[in-house]
Amino acid sequence: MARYRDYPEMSLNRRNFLGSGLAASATIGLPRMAFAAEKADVVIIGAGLSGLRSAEILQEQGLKVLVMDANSRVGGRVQTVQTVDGPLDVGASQVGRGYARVIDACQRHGLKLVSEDRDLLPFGSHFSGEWIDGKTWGSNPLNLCEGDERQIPPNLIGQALCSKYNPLQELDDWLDPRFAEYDISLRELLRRKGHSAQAVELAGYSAPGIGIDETSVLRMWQEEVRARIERRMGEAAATAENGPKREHPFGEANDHRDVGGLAAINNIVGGCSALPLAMAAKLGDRVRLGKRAVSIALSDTGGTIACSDGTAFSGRFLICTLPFSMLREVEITGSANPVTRQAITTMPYANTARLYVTIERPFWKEDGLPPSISSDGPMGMFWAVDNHTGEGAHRGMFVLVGRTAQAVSALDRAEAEAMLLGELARLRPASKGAVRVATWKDWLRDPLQRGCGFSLAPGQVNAFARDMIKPWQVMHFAGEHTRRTDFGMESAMESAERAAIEVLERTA
Ligand SMILES: Cc1cc2nc3c(=O)[nH]c(=O)nc-3n(C[C@H](O)[C@H](O)[C@H](O)COP(=O)(O)OP(=O)(O)OC[C@H]3O[C@@H](n4cnc5c(N)ncnc54)[C@H](O)[C@@H]3O)c2cc1C
Repeated sequence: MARYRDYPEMSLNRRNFLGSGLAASATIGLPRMAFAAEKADVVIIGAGLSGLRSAEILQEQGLKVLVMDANSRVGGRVQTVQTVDGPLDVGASQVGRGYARVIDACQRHGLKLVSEDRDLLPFGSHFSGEWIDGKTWGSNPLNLCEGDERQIPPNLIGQALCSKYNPLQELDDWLDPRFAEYDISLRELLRRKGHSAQAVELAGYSAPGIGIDETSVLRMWQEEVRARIERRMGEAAATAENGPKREHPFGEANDHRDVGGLAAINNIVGGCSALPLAMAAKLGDRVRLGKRAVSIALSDTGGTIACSDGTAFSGRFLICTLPFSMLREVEITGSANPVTRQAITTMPYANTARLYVTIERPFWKEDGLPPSISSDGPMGMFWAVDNHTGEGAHRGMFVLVGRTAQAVSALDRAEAEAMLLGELARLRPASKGAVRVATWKDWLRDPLQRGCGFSLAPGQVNAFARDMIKPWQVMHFAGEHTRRTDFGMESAMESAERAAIEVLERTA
């Protein structure tokens, strides 16, 4: 198994990034606020990766920082849950070879990365009440697609058609006004390209983002361009001697080949939460938990955050990392910033809900169907994870996104579990009694998230995505939703660097 080793060529040199002149100027005394209960040069709202990373950078540059979070733990969407079967990441878990900043952070905090062991077993599709064999789908009478569409397995058609028309080359092309005409839904794109009604309908089950109508294609393409680069990372160095490359429809079977001590996808040993925990530990008493921001008062010389428990924090500068799904609940006063306010108020959030299970016996050996399932029913997807022996217990996950996630969020946990296990048993009677629940997470129901990740509706890239990250008086914005070029945890880190640099420039 690949082990994490020193990986200098992938690590960003932070000091180069910030510029040495900034470090010296940053330590020059800053005006102090007189009225705040607790003061710092920079108060950072949110102790997820973006908040912790901004704090690290600013503290290293000599500024007094405070990080506050409403939760009783750090990490936000990085969350490791302890189960009887061991630690499970219910939020972020995958660290790609191209995650320069996350890898660098793991290295600095002495955390180990190992090749991810979550190869998925083959998929069967269950559509319109029938089991569909992807290999013979082209000649299946249920297939009403036209032309080249006919050959694309139904569970992949959304991804495939979205990708087919992606004209973006550079990581930030999605923000380039040259591509403004594509700030439309995937349905509209497929209509313009003349796709069949069935292809459009099927695309709704595998479209990236919230759905075929709800997300701008530019937002989908941004992730696709970044994922393309991720797939290429290490390809040249990986050789046949390192083992065969594994292919999978969802890219979920890992390429375990060792390049510089890393597989294509890696996990942090002990669970992903080890990273924010280590970052917070280094910040020591600069982190305040259980502090829920309810209002933010901005002026040109400072900002004050009032919390639900009556305490307050004030800083010469603020960095706000709250997802806009949460920030819209916080009252902000100060000179209006209409573009940012529009973004905060209207930016939609996608959801995912997942039921993590142990499959006590491989029921697919009894019914002869493929172990993993992609369906158009309320169950969404069921992923069976390879245990590499083929016998005995396996791990599994029900994965709900888009409309299925939206529907399941109306249920409480017990109802959701009963529905999902019941639906699996209806499609696969052999699964009855074979599946035991490990844990459940519905990100929409997380009161400090209300979703799993930002989206941009058709028209919103042009309306505000380019300008919404500009500072609002003394408040700067970070968080994955303020990304320019990256995705996942890397985008949280990317945004943290940008916001910290913006603050450092203003303290020069
Ligand atoms: C299910 C799931 C799977 C994922 N898988 C991966 C993966 O495999 N690889 C990958 O790279 N990325 C993955 N991601 C994405 C990754 O987790 C996020 O991009 C990243 O963690 C976001 O960090 P952040 O700092 O921007 O936001 P967050 O982590 O959301 O931090 C925001 C913080 O604000 C706090 N907060 C909210 N409201 C208030 C308030 N009023 N007052 C004070 N604090 C408040 C929250 O408690 C939270 O700690 C996944 C995400 C999810 C949900």
